[in-house]
Amino acid sequence: MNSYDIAVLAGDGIGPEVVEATLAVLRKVDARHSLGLGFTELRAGAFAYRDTGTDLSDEVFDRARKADAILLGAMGWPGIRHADGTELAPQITLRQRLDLFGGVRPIRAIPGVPLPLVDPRAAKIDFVILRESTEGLFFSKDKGVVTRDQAEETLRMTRGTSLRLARMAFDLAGQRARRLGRSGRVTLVDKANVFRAFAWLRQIFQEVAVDYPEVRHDAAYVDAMALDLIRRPWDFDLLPTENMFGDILSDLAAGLIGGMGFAPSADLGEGHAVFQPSHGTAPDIAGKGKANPTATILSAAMMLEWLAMRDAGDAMAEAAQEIRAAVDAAFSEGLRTADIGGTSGTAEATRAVLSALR
Ligand SMILES: NC(=O)C1=CN([C@@H]2O[C@H](COP(=O)(O)OP(=O)(O)OC[C@H]3O[C@@H](n4cnc5c(N)ncnc54)[C@H](O)[C@@H]3O)[C@@H](O)[C@H]2O)C=CC1
Ligand SMILES: CC(C)CC(=O)C(=O)O
Ligand SMILES: [Mg+2]
Repeated sequence: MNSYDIAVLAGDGIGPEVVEATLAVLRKVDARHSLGLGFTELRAGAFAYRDTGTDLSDEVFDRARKADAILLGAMGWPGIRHADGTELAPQITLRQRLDLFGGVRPIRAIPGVPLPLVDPRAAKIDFVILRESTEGLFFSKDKGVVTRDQAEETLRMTRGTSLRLARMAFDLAGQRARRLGRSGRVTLVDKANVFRAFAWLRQIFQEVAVDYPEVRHDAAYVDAMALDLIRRPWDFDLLPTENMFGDILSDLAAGLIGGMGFAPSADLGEGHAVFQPSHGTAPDIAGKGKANPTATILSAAMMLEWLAMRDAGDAMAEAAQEIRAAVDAAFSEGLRTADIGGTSGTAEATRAVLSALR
């Protein structure tokens, strides 16, 4: 009998391609460790909207909400838009309705993957962007006021969510410090030189920092951070930030480790969680069998780790670690996907990870 109910929303474009690859990896570790994973595939996304008139039906939302975890591919399609010009984005609806405030986006250089920075310290890149994922400027989604002469959107932060974000940042930094055997550091990324909201957010982080004397704490302006993430990304550890800043910086950061195909993510709330790559539906390569499934496979490893923490499950934690080790081994042993100049497509990359699962 399956004891873990995983809702699978493959979505649009390369979403179903990278999800298929990831399910093969999950099935293999499940068979080995008897994890009891059961998968229910649900339809949502831009093409669901085109065909049915809704991108995330109530039925699909309710089913996904009841699952232990949600594995998502990617959603959206530039040619399918609302009348106001914006795109369908049911993943944002999921984050907001399930209160998934903590967007954990790890950026780690995988051994063997060629990196764009020539400095040898780039091989040590290992930091986490913690993107607040329900508020900030994205609070304004579908609420902006646009007239012929003026357009206005609103950035909103609440004390409750900001406190939860700060605590998550310090907790994650503490966990990473213990795992990596070094001291933890939280650097809030903001724009507190200009906006009162960010100056207020700095105060909230200061308040929370008092409870974590073992974690170093500082703050940086987002524009300077964009520069420093190129100049010295190996210096950073845990970077909590506002929703829109996190969205932008996480793509920049993915570029440091080989591209979007290497950047996993987890959107965490209290009791619910969505695991998905940081990338989109990649219309330029969709349907060509070229998508790199690594980001989704690593997101699935995050899912197992989250379930392991929730239920103190050793086998689940071991399986997560095995998936990460298999990805590292596959690239160390020569796997080169098309996005890093190689010839391996999705199927070959999946085979390489499956055969490296030891
Ligand atoms: N979480 C989600 O579901 C997201 C959805 N989107 C949606 O996706 C669509 C395309 O957006 P873009 O701005 O083009 O961003 P994108 O992330 O889909 O693609 C950006 C670039 O990265 C490449 N890329 C992305 N994933 C890759 C992978 N796994 N393997 C190899 N190369 C990969 C693409 O080929 C493209 O060159 C839009 O409709 C957008 O709204 C965009 C970002 C996130
Ligand atoms: C629809 C977008 C906000 C999705 C995205 O860019 C992301 O999740 O990073
Ligand atoms: Mg994004």
